[in-house]
Amino acid sequence: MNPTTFVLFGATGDLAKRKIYPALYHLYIHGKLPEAFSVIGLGRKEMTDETFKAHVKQSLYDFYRLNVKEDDSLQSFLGLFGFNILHIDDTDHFVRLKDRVEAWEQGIGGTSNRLFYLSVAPNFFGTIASQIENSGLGSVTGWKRLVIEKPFGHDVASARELNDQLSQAFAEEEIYRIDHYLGKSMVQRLEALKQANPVIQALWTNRFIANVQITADETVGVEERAGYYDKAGALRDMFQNHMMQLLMMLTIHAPHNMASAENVQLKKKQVLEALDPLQKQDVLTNIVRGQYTAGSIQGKPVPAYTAEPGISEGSMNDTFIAAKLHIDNYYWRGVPFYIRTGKRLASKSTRIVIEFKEPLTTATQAEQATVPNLLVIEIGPKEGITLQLNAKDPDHPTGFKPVYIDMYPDRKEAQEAYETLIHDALNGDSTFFVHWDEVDLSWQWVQPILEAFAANEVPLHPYAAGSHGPEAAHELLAADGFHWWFDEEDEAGKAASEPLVEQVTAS
Ligand SMILES: NC(=O)C1=CN([C@@H]2O[C@H](COP(=O)(O)OP(=O)(O)OC[C@H]3O[C@@H](n4cnc5c(N)ncnc54)[C@H](OP(=O)(O)O)[C@@H]3O)[C@@H](O)[C@H]2O)C=CC1
Ligand SMILES: O=C1O[C@H](COP(=O)(O)O)[C@@H](O)[C@H](O)[C@H]1O
Repeated sequence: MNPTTFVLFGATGDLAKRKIYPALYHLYIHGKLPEAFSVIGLGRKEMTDETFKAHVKQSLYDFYRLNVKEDDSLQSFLGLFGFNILHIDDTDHFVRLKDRVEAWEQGIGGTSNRLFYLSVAPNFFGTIASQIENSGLGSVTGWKRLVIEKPFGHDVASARELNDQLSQAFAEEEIYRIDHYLGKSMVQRLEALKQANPVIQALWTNRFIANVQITADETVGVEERAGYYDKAGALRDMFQNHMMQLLMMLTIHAPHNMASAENVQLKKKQVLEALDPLQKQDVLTNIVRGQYTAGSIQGKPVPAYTAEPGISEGSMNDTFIAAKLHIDNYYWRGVPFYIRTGKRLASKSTRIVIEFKEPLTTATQAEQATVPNLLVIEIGPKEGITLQLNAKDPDHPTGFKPVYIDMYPDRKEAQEAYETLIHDALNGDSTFFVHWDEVDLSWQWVQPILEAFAANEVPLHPYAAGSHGPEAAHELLAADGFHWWFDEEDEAGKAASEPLVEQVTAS
């Protein structure tokens, strides 16, 4: 990789210390950063290069997922870092920044790429992009790239406005929009799961699939982000981005050449274009919004959302959303997709469950007690893929019992998404970044829900913290003759079953 300067706006902030420095450190000690590499951190706080290095070092001790090695590599890693004070509105600060970047580039022969990482509030994106352009920072001898964090707008109009601002300084192929769910390894393996297994590939259609459930349940509440979350809610915070991305990654029928970012992004866009648009009246029947009341999480009492510090009095914000969607294309027509995400739920679990159609008649089923075949893809916090099948029960000659093929029986902790995504951005691989078309189309789909929520046309269902969410979310599936498959049920089923099939361990 050619020499590269990593210009980090928001270097004194939360995301930088929790995710970006640990990820850079991981890449460094694994030899995955360019040989000539420097990080210039930016913020308003009065920091020197030395205090900044100490800040970075502390963040590694606090947040790196593995042990920090106390050796020369740590010192040489910290040697990559420098700090400039920068106020986003101050043009002189950008000129000073440019001088510093150029001085470093001169020292290594004059050529360098520049990666601008905006770890700041999105309302600064437009100003930063034009300051980069006007100061000449954007004139590079190598490539320039812009990495930005979510949220990308708060509705269709604001997202478009933001994109117009960025487009004045950066071309679409230079913009890397992070959705950290795309950096999760199980999400990245979804396509391989289909392509490497003709059995699964063949079943991946409405002929065999009864319904699909995509879940991102969390046990945490709003934590220290009340100001942001009380305006965003689950719909903007998780649904419009992470959940829609999971839906796309699951349902694309991508060409064999996964290496092409353009192909993947095109297929994802086609999924969004095929989504049945929501009419205003559909919001009431297809969308459930909820808000947690007081309850307990892992035995500890927790307050109601409205009693959390920083939440506005009588807030009607959604901390839970469940939705039913349909993709109107050849493969998925008629298959309901149920999506749910929320805070303060019974367990932390991001998973996809594909429920296959029942082959037997209802009478035979009742008599023989089969369960539906399920493909369960656990994305986090632990990773796994399990296929639930029916086997003849030797103890009950007329009956069946569920058995499981477990592809990742060791249930490893998921890898850190930021390590993968920062590495990809440095390498110019945008496969697992979000194209503008996806942002625009997903906001378009969500817009009627935003409007219905704002006008309070949809009930706000309470649910107790620590529960499985509001009753209405269960009714959403019950109306179609289904129910949510939660983690505990699978576990209970597994405990009761004996392994029938040899376990397959994938690396
Ligand atoms: N934290 C998280 O877990 C996640 C964050 N994000 C996104 O990442 C971005 C950053 O979030 P986070 O780190 O939590 O935010 P913080 O509030 O912790 O940090 C904001 C950063 O912006 C800098 N800043 C604020 N105002 C100015 C200004 N006028 N001029 C220059 N710098 C300024 C601050 O520096 P200083 O105070 O020194 O001025 C600070 O470094 C946001 O877009 C957020 O939505 C996305 C996913 C998760
Ligand atoms: O982007 C966000 O994601 C986290 C959940 O991420 P996960 O990797 O732990 O599943 C969520 O808590 C946060 O509110 C949201 O902004």
